[in-house]
Amino acid sequence: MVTTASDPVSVARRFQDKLWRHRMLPMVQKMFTALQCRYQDKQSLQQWRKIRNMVHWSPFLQCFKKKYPWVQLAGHAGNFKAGEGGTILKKHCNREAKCLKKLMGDLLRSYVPEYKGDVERDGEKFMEMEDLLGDFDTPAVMDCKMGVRTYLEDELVKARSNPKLRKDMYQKMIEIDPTEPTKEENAAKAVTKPRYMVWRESISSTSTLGFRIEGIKKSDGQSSRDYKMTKTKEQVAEAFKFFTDGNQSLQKKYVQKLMALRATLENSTFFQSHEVIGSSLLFVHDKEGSHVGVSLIDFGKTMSMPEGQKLDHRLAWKEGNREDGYLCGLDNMIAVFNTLAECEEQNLAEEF
Ligand SMILES: O=P(O)(O)O[C@H]1[C@H](O)[C@@H](OP(=O)(O)O)[C@H](OP(=O)(O)O)[C@@H](OP(=O)(O)O)[C@H]1O
Ligand SMILES: Nc1ncnc2c1ncn2[C@@H]1O[C@H](COP(=O)(O)OP(=O)(O)O)[C@@H](O)[C@H]1O
Repeated sequence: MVTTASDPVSVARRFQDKLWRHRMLPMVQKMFTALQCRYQDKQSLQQWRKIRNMVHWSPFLQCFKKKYPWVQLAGHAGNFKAGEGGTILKKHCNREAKCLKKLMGDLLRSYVPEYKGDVERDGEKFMEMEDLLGDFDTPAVMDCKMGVRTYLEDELVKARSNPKLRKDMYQKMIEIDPTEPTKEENAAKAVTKPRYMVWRESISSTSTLGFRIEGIKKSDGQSSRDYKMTKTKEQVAEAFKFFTDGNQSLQKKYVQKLMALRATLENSTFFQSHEVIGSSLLFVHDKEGSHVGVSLIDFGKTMSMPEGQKLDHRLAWKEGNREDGYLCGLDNMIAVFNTLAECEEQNLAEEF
């Protein structure tokens, strides 16, 4: 197309150029000078590096708010969206929504994210709930999956009658241990879900301690989801130490929180009447270790027991009794945190 100096396209272009040179460019130049000054001293430079590392290394890092980068430590990618006014939206799941509703009227209420009901976004249904990181500046977060078992009895029954082979789970398995699959599994390049889940339980602390670490993100941005083979008490203690930066008073605070949670669980009607599978405890503290929280999340595989039947949560699981070993896990977790805090105390005493 041929244009003349006075045609509308040329006029618009000249106007754009003028706007850029006289208004935008000076503003951008000013911003650059200000940034340069800000990051000139050593301390600021270190701050900047921390921010940059955090962005590079954080698992599923999403910026929901300006105050802190929201972090999803475990679970399914793409399951969450930012809500309004300090809430998050999780993809709707009937079973979980039902549990959250019940929990709002249970003794456990203060230990679960406040459930605000269901909302629709872009034609999809979500559960709106409190963002447990909302009250924290630069929070440190840890997700621990509770229980000796991570699959429902129902899933086991279904897998037996209709075994589905999962290529994705075979891939995840050989990434950790290429020698684990059987000849048949190697030939099919697939495993069943219960086979994968039981194996994951056996290589981590789930089967022995009744909980496992899924992920950790610290206030300084360091984070890891590399806990799949963290199995012994010593390995777990090491990870807890990393999470708490060896801060003994913080470890003691967590022991207190966990003990209070255990007392509440033991008296909760909801807990007594539900098989709690694949649910996590979300640990959160601020940079100084003064503000501390422990909450229950993820009720996607929490099933109510038939009317009148109660679970003990400490009895050994035998197929059919639906026991989940949740409280065994909590007992062990408290013991590990306690021993860790005592060791730190001894170390401190030895230093003086
Ligand atoms: O942690 P890795 O080894 O990746 O294995 C995952 C977790 O166990 C998930 O549990 P969670 O959501 O509690 O983290 C589970 O989802 P379910 O809870 O739906 O069983 C996934 O099953 P699939 O979604 O079937 O892939 C399974 O692949
Ligand atoms: N209410 C919440 N507040 C803050 N973070 C949360 C909340 N719920 C979940 N998360 C984050 O998302 C991750 C996955 O949550 P989860 O409910 O287990 O998802 P999924 O059902 O996909 O497994 C957790 O590890 C945690 O980091």
